[in-house]
Amino acid sequence: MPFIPLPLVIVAGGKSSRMGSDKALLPFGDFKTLTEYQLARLQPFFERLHVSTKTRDKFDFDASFIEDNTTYTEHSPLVALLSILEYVNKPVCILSVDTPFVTPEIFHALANNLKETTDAVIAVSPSSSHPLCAIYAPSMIAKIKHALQHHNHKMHHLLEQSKTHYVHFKEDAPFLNLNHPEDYAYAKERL
Ligand SMILES: Nc1nc2c(ncn2[C@@H]2O[C@H](COP(=O)(O)OP(=O)(O)OP(=O)(O)O)[C@@H](O)[C@H]2O)c(=O)[nH]1
Repeated sequence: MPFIPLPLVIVAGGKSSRMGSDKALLPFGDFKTLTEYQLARLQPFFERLHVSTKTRDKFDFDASFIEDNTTYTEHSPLVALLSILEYVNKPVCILSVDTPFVTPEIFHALANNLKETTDAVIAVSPSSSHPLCAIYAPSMIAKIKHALQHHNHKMHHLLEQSKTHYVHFKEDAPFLNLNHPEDYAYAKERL
């Protein structure tokens, strides 16, 4: 199994409006929460793990939490990304909490495509791109601030305007994203 010499941040501060209850806190596998499941399975493969959230209060376990910059009150992965990059200030792996089948090998392939001049390395599978299965460099900070100041929360728009490298994977299955209750039920069966 590969070791990726970068930090990984599990992004877990969303509204979960489609799921109807906070995805980050759903039980998964042998774990009380999906967040703890992700931390436990991925911890051996990265330099350091963190959890990105609006506030740490919702979690009743210890971890390294990166709270969102309070200048921006809206729910948006861009707010999470800005707060993360300001905190770690080095290239960082990013994974949405609701993708329990993304493997360390996927991040290893992303890391192999990270160059000094790259702003972002993004995973792409046959059906879509995955901006929250990615590596971002601190060079994105100014671009994200500019986008937020203009109330533009579209990650795809930001990536088009950056030095983005896309890494193509053959299958969609590892990127399954738990947005709705039926996705959660399916993921528990697949586990
Ligand atoms: N820290 C942080 N994470 C966020 C924020 N908004 C979304 N996320 C995370 O970003 C990832 C993708 O979010 P979405 O699936 O688009 O949104 P969601 O809020 O989780 O779900 P919906 O409300 O159903 O769209 C999830 O892992 C969320 O936890 C935010 O403002 N702060």
